[in-house]
Amino acid sequence: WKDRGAAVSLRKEVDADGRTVIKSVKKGVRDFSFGRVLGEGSYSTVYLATDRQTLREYAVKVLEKKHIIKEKKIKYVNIEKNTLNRLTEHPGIVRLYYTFQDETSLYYVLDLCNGGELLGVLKKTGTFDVECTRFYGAQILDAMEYMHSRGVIHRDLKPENVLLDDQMHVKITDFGTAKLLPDPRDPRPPAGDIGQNGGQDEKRAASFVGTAEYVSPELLTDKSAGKPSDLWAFGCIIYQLLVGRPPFKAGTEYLTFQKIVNLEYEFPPGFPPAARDLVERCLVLDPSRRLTVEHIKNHEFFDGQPFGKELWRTKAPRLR
Ligand SMILES: NC(=O)c1nn(CC2CCNCC2)c2c1CCc1cnc(N=C3C=CCC=C3)nc1-2
Repeated sequence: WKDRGAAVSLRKEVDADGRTVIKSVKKGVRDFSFGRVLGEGSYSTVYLATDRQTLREYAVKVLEKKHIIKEKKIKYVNIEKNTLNRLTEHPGIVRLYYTFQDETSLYYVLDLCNGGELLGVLKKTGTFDVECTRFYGAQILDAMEYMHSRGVIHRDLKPENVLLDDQMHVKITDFGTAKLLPDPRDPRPPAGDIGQNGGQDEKRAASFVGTAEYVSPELLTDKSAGKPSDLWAFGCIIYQLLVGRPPFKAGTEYLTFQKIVNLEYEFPPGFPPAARDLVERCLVLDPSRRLTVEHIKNHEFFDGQPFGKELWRTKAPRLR
């Protein structure tokens, strides 16, 4: 597990001759003071942490080595690190600054998002109006376009994984279950690439399924996940921002899956027509007939909405 992006800190030490020397050493756990827990995964804990020298705050994700080995999660750890290494410069994606390790754990030093989860903000306001839905939908879409252009499929997009920074702008996180396609910029097959038979084993082996309410029908029926799977989740998120709950939700996971594969959902009265057309064209069972990112950017619902650099300079609309 090669550490990445060495960050060094300068440390004063006294050498054998009693002289004070300044040594540059790789940053480690002692360079941070750890604060509250921001979240816990099945094999990681994310802390608020402050760099003692610069006083900058970060989110530090800590993974316990023996637990990863016991749970046979090494492949997932490498997929997440390779994914974060590919997604280096987009304002809508949580950035990995550098990693380090000690004898017990691996550490990822990541952007801190003080605004918490988009889900938390939605719960406070109940629903978003069209202006807020358009702004947050555009930022999620812009970040997704960048991810897909780097051959990364998130596979678990949902309002809990859409975080907000100090400007209440989007930062997508949690790539622990992402799927890596060959990197368009570097055609060598990714580590753990699919087998010779076009990934048939990969399909059979793919035991991963995202969060029930947002999982795409193709992942449930033939275990295949591609870029359209993230667009299905996008359709669910747009619906949820305007309605206050996701389109497919039942008492058990199994009943939720049944609603998905049978496309069983409806729009409440008053749902905005342009948004309805957009959601209907994302929530299409056949992934090849679903809208693509390009189609959505040109959809009537996003008329007048800038994307790209201008989108990220725009002030977030007041949430009401
Ligand atoms: N899995 C992760 O990589 C991750 N998990 N969290 C916290 C989770 C809490 C549950 N929902 C998903 C996120 C983070 C990160 C990345 C890096 C990261 C950066 N900032 C925050 N900030 C938060 C602030 C308040 C509440 C939750 C998160 N959180 C994270």
